[in-house]
This record gives sequence, structure tokens and C-alpha cells, in this order.
Amino acid sequence: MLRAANLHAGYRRGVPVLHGIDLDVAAGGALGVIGRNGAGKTCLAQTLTGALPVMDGSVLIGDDDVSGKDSRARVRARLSHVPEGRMIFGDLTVRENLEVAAFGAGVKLTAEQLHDVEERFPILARKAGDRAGSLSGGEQQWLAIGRALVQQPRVIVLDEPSLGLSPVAIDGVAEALTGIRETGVALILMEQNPYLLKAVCDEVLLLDQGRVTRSLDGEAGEQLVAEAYFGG
Ligand SMILES: Nc1ncnc2c1ncn2[C@@H]1O[C@H](COP(=O)(O)OP(=O)(O)OP(=O)(O)O)[C@@H](O)[C@H]1O
Repeated sequence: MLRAANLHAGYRRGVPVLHGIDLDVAAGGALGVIGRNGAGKTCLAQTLTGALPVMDGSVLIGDDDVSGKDSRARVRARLSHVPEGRMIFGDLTVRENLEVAAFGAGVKLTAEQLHDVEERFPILARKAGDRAGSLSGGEQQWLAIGRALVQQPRVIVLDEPSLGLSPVAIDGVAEALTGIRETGVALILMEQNPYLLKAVCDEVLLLDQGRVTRSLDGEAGEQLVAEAYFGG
């Protein structure tokens, strides 16, 4: 569903941070990317979603080559982004945040679709009229994922969704992401939390200085991920 081949990218022209990344995630699959601070996870998330340009290599969503397309075109090709720090609109209500996200993807938000998302995350219905900025960190994370879901994605790229969350909230994120996978959506999860990766992903890539140095399959288990994280 999402493939990247020989991907080179960076924040500044002529200064690559990613040096030839290959990855592939199928519909309903979940691929994790783990790495230390500065390894390039955010750069990879932003390059996949079009916030940063591809310097070399390619990004395909299904058969659609989106390498030269910006983030607006990619969201319309059904690739959604849950950015680091949530990036919700704090002054808009929870419901307005969902409506704006759907509009940005060119999706007409029907009552049924809204109901589906609010059923998955009931807090979004209970707080529909509240200012998004008044939500707790965990609630804002639900909203950020809800914003991606109303875009009817084929793929969601999430950048450190566990950041700042309590262990209980992280368990909730793991459960929600597993449920979303089961609907056939592909997930790419940039994370430093090995337990979330273990709970959600089939395969985890270890990123170091912009290169994939190892690939761990889900069978290898928590210990292997933790080893990669703490000892890699
Ligand atoms: N806006 C920027 N402009 C230039 N270089 C940047 C910028 N942001 C990050 N970098 C550099 O790019 C490299 C990769 O950073 P990036 O934030 O993508 O990694 P990361 O794995 O997401 O790290 P973290 O977990 O700390 O967010 C680092 O060397 C970093 O210093």
C-alpha cells in the first residue's frame, strides 16, 4: 500500500538526513520505525507525507507515484499524517477539528463517518463542542488520530504518538491502532516506545543516522525491540 525506495531527503537543500530508505507496508499491515533522538524518524514521516520534498528515490501509495507531490496531494491520495505534537487547532472545537481535517482531504464528512470515528473514540463525541486546546494530552492524541481517520485514509503515518502519554493512555493508543489496522488501513509508526511497537507492528525497522540498520519482525518480540532500543 505504501512503498518507499532508495529515499533520500532532509530539512535543507543539499543536506540529506535520510540516505536511501526502503520500506513497504501492505494494506492492514503495521510497520514500526524505532531510533534514537535525531535518527531521522520525523524527517522520514515528513518525507512520506509530503511536508518535506523527496531529494532522490520514490514514494508510492498503491500504484500512485506521489514522489513529486506535496502533502495536500498525498492526503487526497489517502495518506494521512498524525504529526509529532498532535498539531490540532487549539482554538477550534473538537468537532470543527474533525471537519477541517476532512475538508483538507477533499472528503465530505457524513453523519455516518462521524459516528464511526466517535464510536471508536467516545471522548470526541462527549467533548465535541469543547475547545480542542482544553483537552488533556491523551485526549488530544485521540483527536489527532480521529482527524486522520475522517480523511478515510489507506495509510496513516504516525510520528511518536506515545509522546508525553501515561502508560495507560499508551495501552489505549495500542488498542486503537490495532483496531484501525483491522479495518485494512496500513500504519507506519515512528516510535521510541518499544512496547507500543511490539503491541501494534508486524515489523520494526531500526533507523540510525538516516539509514535502516536492522529489521526486526514481530515474532522476535519485545526483548529484541528493547535490545535494539537500549543497546543498539
Ligand atoms: N528543522 C530542521 N532543520 C535542519 N535540521 C534538522 C531540523 N530538524 C531536525 N534536524 C536534524 O535532522 C536530523 C534528524 O532529526 P529528526 O528530528 O528527523 O530525527 P528524529 O529521529 O525524529 O528525532 P527525535 O526523536 O528527537 O524527534 C538530526 O540531525 C537533526 O538535528
